[in-house]
Amino acid sequence: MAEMNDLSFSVASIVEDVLQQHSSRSSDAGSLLVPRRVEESSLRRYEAAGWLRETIGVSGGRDFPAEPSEEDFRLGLRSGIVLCNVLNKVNPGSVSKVVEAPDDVADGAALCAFQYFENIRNFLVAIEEIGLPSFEASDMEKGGKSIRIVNCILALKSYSEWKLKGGTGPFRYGSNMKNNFGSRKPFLRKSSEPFMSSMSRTHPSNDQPDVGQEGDSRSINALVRSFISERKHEDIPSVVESVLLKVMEEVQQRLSLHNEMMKSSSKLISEDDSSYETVVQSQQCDVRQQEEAEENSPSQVEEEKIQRINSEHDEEQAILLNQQKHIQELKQTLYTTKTGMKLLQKKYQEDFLHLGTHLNGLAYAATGYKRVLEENRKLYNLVQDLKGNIRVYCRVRPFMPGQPTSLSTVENIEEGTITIRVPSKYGKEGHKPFMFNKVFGPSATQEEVFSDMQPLVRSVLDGYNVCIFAYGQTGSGKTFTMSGPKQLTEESLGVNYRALADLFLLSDQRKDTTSYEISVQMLEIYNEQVRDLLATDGQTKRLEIRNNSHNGINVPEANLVPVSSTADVIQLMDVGQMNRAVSSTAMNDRSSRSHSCVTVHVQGRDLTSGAILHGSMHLVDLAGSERVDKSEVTGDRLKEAQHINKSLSALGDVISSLSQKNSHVPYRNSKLTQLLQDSLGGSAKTLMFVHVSPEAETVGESISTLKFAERVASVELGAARVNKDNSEVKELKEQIANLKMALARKDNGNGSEAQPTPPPQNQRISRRRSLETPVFRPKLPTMANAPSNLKPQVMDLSGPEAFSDTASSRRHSLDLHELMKSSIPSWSRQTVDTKEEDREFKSGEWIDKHTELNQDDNLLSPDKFYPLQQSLNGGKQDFEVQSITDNESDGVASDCSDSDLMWRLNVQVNVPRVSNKQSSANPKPKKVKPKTTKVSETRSLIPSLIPAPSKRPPNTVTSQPQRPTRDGRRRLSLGK
Ligand SMILES: Nc1ncnc2c1ncn2[C@@H]1O[C@H](COP(=O)(O)OP(=O)(O)OP(=O)(O)O)[C@@H](O)[C@H]1O
Repeated sequence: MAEMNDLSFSVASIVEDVLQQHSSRSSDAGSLLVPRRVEESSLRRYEAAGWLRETIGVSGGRDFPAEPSEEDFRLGLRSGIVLCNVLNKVNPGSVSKVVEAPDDVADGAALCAFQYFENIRNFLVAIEEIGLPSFEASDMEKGGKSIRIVNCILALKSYSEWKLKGGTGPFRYGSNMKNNFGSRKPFLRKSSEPFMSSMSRTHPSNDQPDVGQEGDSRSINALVRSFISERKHEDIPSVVESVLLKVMEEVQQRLSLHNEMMKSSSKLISEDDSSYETVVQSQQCDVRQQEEAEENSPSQVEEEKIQRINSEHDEEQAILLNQQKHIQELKQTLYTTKTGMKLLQKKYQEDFLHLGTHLNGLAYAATGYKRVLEENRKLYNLVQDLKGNIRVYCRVRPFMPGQPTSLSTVENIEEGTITIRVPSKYGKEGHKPFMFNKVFGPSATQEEVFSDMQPLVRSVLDGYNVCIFAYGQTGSGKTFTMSGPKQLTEESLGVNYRALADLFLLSDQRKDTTSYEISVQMLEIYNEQVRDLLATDGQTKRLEIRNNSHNGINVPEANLVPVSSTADVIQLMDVGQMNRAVSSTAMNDRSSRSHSCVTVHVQGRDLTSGAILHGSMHLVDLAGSERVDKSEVTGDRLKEAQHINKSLSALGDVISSLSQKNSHVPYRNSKLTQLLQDSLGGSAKTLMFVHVSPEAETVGESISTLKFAERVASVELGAARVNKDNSEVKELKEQIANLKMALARKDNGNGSEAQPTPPPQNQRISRRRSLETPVFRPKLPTMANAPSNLKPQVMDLSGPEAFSDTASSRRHSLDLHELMKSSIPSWSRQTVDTKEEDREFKSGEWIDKHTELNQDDNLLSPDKFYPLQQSLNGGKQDFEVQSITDNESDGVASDCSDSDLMWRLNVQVNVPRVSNKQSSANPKPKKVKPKTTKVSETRSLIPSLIPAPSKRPPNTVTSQPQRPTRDGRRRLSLGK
């Protein structure tokens, strides 16, 4: 674009020059304009030179002429030094470097190309930058061209003046210009490559004519048109020709100039090339690198990216592989574990199965063991039944609520064994174990107690006679066991209620096969008088006991009340309890001084065979067995105590007698034994409940009680039998009747004839006779028929048939019997004449055995045998108590010798006194005068069961040897 301007500008200047020449030539023809223009031009030149001289003074070592010719003016400015200096003066720094001319250069000589171009060019560039009218550098080289140089200098002058006047901002030069050239676009600063500029000027681009060129063309057109319009037609071709020639010259000049400049510039370029090239090369290198970087960067980034991605991918792949490997391993482990688990499961299953089988086996074994145990128990019971032993259960009462819990006398309770802590005051301190069929501790419940005796109770329904009696000192819990506490609850119901309830239950279960009728009697024996506790008329009628009743009802006059539910029983018991004689004692407010007996009669009829069986059960709550201090009780109480002792003594006698297999058992010694007759023998099952208090102060009584109970436990009564009247019995009965009739006939016919030997058949019958029992067929009333609130119906159940002696039907255990016999002292084995006994029993007379004992040769003084009593009395103890040795303590009671036991337990021997004079119709107790000192106390019955000592105890005062009692007295003892 700059080159285009330069070219157009040159063309314009040429045209202008040519036109000026033509003008001047044409003016030569007589025009007045030429001298005025020349003059004007000179004035301007002078002005310019004057301003230059004024501004710089000296230029290049010589004074610049004040009024120079055009040639001088041109030559003076040709080096460009004056111009550059002037410009730097006006506008300091506009030309940074002014090349000074050598001194030897002559005026008009050609300057070196470098100087020529450098100063002029820099000047022109600076002028153009300021915006002043410029000129061509070539104007300096030829004449007639100074007008533009002058214009430029005067413009610079104006600019200087404007600046001096403080002008700021862009300078506007126009008003000083006399033609339109001043409106040309300013020169561009020449670069240091003049060659390139020249070349570009020679090859202007026609494609993109710029605004400047158009402007120049318009100026030229206007100039040419104004010039032509002033000329004649014939002058125009010459003008055109001269213009063209001038243009041709100009072109040739410039070409040669360009060539020169090219040559000189090539040198400069080659000089600067090293650094330049290096820079260029480095730049090129940089550019290349940059290009390469640019070219390469995407790929590198991509590559990097790819590499990164690849590496990441590789890593991921590695991780993936690793994980896959892990997964594989885990799978493998899982598989192994699963397999292991399966194996284990299988193994466990097998084990479980094995275990199950084993457990089953064990369970079976356990069941078997349990069964065996049960069987053993049953067998044991069966053996007991067969042996006919009395079963003895022991129960320990707990300490009463509110009672100071001292050390219990019961040291230990194990299955069947109770160990009593024996304090020193009863001899040598130690432990004494006692063995029973069962021992219940203080925590035993009523239910537990009953469950153990349930089979016994149930056997009533099978036709057995059962006797359960509670024995123990006052307050030891007899009534609690048999009836329950005062305030009854379902749990605290005693044996009486539970037994009946169980019978109801069982009878109901068996109702399809057997029809049962259950009825109850409730009796009391108080002061040896039998009273009906179910009597509602308030009368205390003395009732008779008849043991000849074939139906098992021994007190036919007493109310027999049928019961069918527990409610009935409770109602009955309430009435019975109310009627029971209860009086308070020092030991127990509610202590009963009488024996109470609930008798349950059961009749069962087999619905298929029609066989009838009957059973009875006596549930006896005995009166307290403790020794009674005479000083404490007197009068009625003493009498009560004596009666109680008598009846308990008689009970001991019966048991003792039964144990000795005596042909005669003194049932009739007391109302109690009389009442229980059919339940205390070979045909019955007997259970004695011995009760023990835990208090230390009662240990003496407890030991006595337990001794007694242990001795009872060893008694063998014989096997129990069922009271069943079956067809065989009937047949036998008929045979007996026939035989009797036959005998009678024979007796009538041949009275002196000797009694024939009974045929074998008879022998069989007589043996079987023992099995024969009277059939009990009570016509049981219903509760609806009972009088008053209870409505018990009194029935006369006395039968005509004589009661067969159960004693005769006892099964004798010969071995044991013999064994016992051998161990019993000869005197104790002596029995009282049966007839005498019977007479005595029939009369119902009783003798205070204790009193009798004291009459008996002073053998056993009470003072000797009741150390406790002695201490209670504060009496002097004139005997030595044989203490319980360790050896004795260790052994069971049954192993103790009779003498030891007797000695230790202060044995008394009860001797019934036989009196032939007594009649049963009017029994009167015959008082016997004691031979010895007055007895100060009544005593426990326990000694009555203990055999007499085989030898005299040490330190006894008795000098006479022990012998069988005289005068019909006998000493009963439980033989070993
Ligand atoms: N096993 C027991 N558990 C809880 N309390 C009992 C137990 N045995 C007895 N008792 C209580 O002890 C007290 C005396 O008992 P119980 O009246 O039965 O004695 P007992 O031997 O019948 O006396 P008695 O000879 O004077 O009739 C009562 O208050 C009773 O409730």
